Amino acid sequence: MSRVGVLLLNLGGPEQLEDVRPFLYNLFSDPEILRLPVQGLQKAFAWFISTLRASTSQENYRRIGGGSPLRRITEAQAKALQDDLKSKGQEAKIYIGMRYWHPFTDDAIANIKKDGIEELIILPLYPQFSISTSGSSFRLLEKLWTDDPDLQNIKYSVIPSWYDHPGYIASMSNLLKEELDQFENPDDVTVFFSAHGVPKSYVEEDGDPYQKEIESSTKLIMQTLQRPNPSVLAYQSRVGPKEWLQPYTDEVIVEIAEQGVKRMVVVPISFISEHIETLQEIDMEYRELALESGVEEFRRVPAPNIEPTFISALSNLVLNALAKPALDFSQVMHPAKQVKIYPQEQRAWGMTRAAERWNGRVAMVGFIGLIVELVSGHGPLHLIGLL
Ligand SMILES: C=CC1=C(C)c2cc3[nH]c(cc4nc(cc5[nH]c(cc1n2)c(C)c5CCC(=O)O)C(CCC(=O)O)=C4C)c(C)c3C=C
Ligand SMILES: [Fe+2]
Ligand SMILES: [Fe+2]
Repeated sequence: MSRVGVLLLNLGGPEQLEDVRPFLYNLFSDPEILRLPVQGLQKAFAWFISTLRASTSQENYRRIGGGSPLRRITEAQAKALQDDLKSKGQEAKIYIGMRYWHPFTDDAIANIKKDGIEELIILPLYPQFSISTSGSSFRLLEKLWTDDPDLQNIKYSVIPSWYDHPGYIASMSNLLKEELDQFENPDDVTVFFSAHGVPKSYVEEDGDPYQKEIESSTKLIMQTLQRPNPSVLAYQSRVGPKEWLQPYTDEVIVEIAEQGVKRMVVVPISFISEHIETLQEIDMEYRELALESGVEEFRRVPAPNIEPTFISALSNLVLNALAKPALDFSQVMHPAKQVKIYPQEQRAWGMTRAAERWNGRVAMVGFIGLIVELVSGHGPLHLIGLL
């Protein structure tokens, strides 16, 4: 029997307040997250935005205890998945590869090599595919595979997305049912699906299947729930001046409250672990907004974390992938055929003379802007919504 490994992919999160700025720098350095019209300025913009956004973001992390719980929860999921696979007769070692913070994806790959893994299943901890999440991690892995001859010996298979997996849908609808049953009249409650947003251009111009997959998940959850509750879907966590997927969560909360909704339960649909967007944005910001707008009872469905049906769904995904023909990066990065993955690796980031010169100039402009913005509390980034 070959030595099997499972690589879990996630975004990563700062573990303490000092990590926030470098974490944001890594995030905005990724052209899959921040798409700039001009080549060569990515690092300078990442430095500029991360420096300016750090204090607001730190304040949010401070409100949830001083750091993201994402690493701790992902480690618990890894352990639970290993045990569940074992109980189904499959020995496997589980690795965690985060995109923007520790444990980083390339460290996970180094451990996979060191442990002599022969067969690897790559499982993104995002049920729905987006260019900005799974797509970004797949592109990074594809580059690691292209650059490292040792990796050619590992037989790998990628799970592109699992938004319609029956075990995931069952787990989400059970968690929703349990939360609805906390209300006095469960059938009167509005079910509010809130998904992490992405810029609208990702879906409309670049063919990101994210919105379709989110919509399918919500429909399947409601069908499985078999309750008469009204439901809505909206998108949260918008960053920057561009239009993101609509409608926006904060606007819909106010609208439904004006229409007379008094009881609502929020389902954080694109998140499978508690993190800043559930603990701070939904539990604090949106709760406050809803109550101010006239909603009387506001509850949230917990993220699945290590809920047994959910972990069992993950292990079934792994077992199916082991049994089926392998899928490689080129097959999963273009699921909707026209999906465009930003050609980051074809660019000489910061390596050309011109790019270095422009990086320096932009950093200088950024530095002056930073001083003005920090002193006055006003500036272009507050204006366009990046801070
Ligand atoms: C399905 C999940 C996610 C999508 C899609 C996504 C897209 C996306 N995110 C940003 C900007 C930020 N994301 C941040 C943190 C963050 N985002 C996700 C998930 C998705 N992002 C997670 C799991 C986390 C980590 C949370 C934690 O607990 O630490 C942040 C940092 C936090 C903050 O300052 O608000 C930013 C910024 C963009 C621009 C984007 C699509 C292009
Ligand atoms: Fe995000
Ligand atoms: Fe946010």
